[in-house]
Amino acid sequence: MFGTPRDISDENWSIRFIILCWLIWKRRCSFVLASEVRRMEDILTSGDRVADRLAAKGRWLSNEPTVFLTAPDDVINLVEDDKVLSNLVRLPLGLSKVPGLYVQPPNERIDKENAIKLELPPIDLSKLDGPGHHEVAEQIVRAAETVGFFQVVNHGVPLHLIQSLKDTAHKFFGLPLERKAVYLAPVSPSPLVTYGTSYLPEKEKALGWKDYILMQYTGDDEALRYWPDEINGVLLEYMKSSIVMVKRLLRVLLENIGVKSDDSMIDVLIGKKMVAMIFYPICPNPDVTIGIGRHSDIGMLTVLLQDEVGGLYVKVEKDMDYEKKAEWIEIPPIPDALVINVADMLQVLSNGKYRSAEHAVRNTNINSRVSVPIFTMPIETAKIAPLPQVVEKDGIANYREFPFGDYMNNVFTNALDGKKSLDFAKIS
Ligand SMILES: O=C(O)CCC(=O)C(=O)O
Ligand SMILES: [Fe+2]
Repeated sequence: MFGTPRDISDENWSIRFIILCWLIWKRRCSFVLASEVRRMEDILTSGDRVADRLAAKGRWLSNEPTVFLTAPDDVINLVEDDKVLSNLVRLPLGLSKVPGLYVQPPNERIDKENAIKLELPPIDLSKLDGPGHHEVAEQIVRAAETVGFFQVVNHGVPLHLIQSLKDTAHKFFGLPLERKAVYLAPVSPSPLVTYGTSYLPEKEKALGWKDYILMQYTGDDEALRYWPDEINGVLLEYMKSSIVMVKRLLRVLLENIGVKSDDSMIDVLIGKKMVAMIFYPICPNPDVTIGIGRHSDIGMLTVLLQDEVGGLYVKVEKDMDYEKKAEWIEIPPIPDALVINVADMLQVLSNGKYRSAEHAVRNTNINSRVSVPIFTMPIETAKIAPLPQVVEKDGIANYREFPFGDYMNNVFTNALDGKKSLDFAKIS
């Protein structure tokens, strides 16, 4: 009635079976942990240059080394001998308040209530080579002389590339921290690639609420070797087709100031290129932070791909039509368009005719945002001064002559401060 009598050896087997299962499970756990550890160890010891540099500096994310990542206040700091070398925003999931390091003084914030949207239609570059050339050239010139920013469509940069770049940027910034942290300036395998939060954290009053990876272009081979594998292919393709457009725009702008440019002149003027991918995480307190503080770009023309979130603002200057109406002009996202802005060197070459506008980016608490600027600039040894054709017409040079490399060094050793960068070149 009670079934087969209980066999003591059966019980033994079930106990053994349970122990065996437990052992397998435990072993599996330790295997998982070991593989995690091995992944860290790989980073440190695999013999590639990134690993060497990290290993030489200490164990990352460990407690003892001289260089390690700490996470007070949800900010990841790369620390050496108690000195913060670099830092980045940890994806602030669940963060309810921004850390104090990111709180901007009130005068550095963007007053969104005091801003207007720039409702100008984008410029259609497909008409530039046809009968509409004059009209389109005029639109480009007018924009460069007034706001210093404009948007272009039918620009020749493949749209699938633009979409793929936005996806790639989101994917890259979504990677585990250790995959990105290897590019932090103090340990990056190459000076051509740097990852961080603010360009000069030690000089800025407060950090920007963003992460960026900045890559210098010195040739395809080096880009493929040093730029992160996850992004180098699509970025290179995007950069190359954007440069074709930049050359067309530059020719129009130079021609308008009486300068006939040839390929060799253009090659000097935009011989240096930098590409950045920027990630602005969702921000719990967007009213007190800023993505990028007020600045102007240093080179000739910048091509900016912004996603659909928006947040790019240009400062209204005294002589602008908008002066009485607003302090900031918002450059709204337009599907498939690219944003172009005049940078400092073009302002100098044109003796101030083209405006390198002060701009900044705000954060939001709704969406994260990505943008991909390409900065075109002269080669470092190029001597920059207002072009003689313009000086002759104006009767005066508003800027002195300097090697572009000196200008760049000056910018990269000072905190962002609106258009102060141009003081370096101004003749007062
Ligand atoms: O993200 C943006 O919209 C602008 C970025 C920018 O101004 C810069 O990197 O210089
Ligand atoms: Fe900029």
